[in-house]
Amino acid sequence: MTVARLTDSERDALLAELPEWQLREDGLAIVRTFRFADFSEAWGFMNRVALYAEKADHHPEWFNVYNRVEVTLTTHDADGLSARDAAMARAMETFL
Ligand SMILES: C[C@H](O)[C@H](O)[C@H]1CNC2=NC(N)=NC(=O)C2=N1
Repeated sequence: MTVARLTDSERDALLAELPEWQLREDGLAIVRTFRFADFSEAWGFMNRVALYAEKADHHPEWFNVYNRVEVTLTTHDADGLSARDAAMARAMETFL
């Protein structure tokens, strides 16, 4: 399925709205590292995100070590950033 990519101005507005997130060097993804008190807190967050991901049919790329969760959001079906990544990043902020 093809999904529309964000325009440059939509992408810039998203980055302004979400200061904790950074554009990956290739411009095709946004990234953020979350740090929690311990593994249990990190895992709880990942659980909330996982439930959202299944409902939205949109899935994060992530890497977890103990209390750290490194997240990359991109839309494979768009070969870059889409509104789905924006929605997921906003949702993650509410799951903290
Ligand atoms: C078949 C299924 O709907 C697609 O593969 C979905 C699943 N989750 C996805 N997640 C992400 N991040 N990008 C996608 O393009 C994507 N596509």
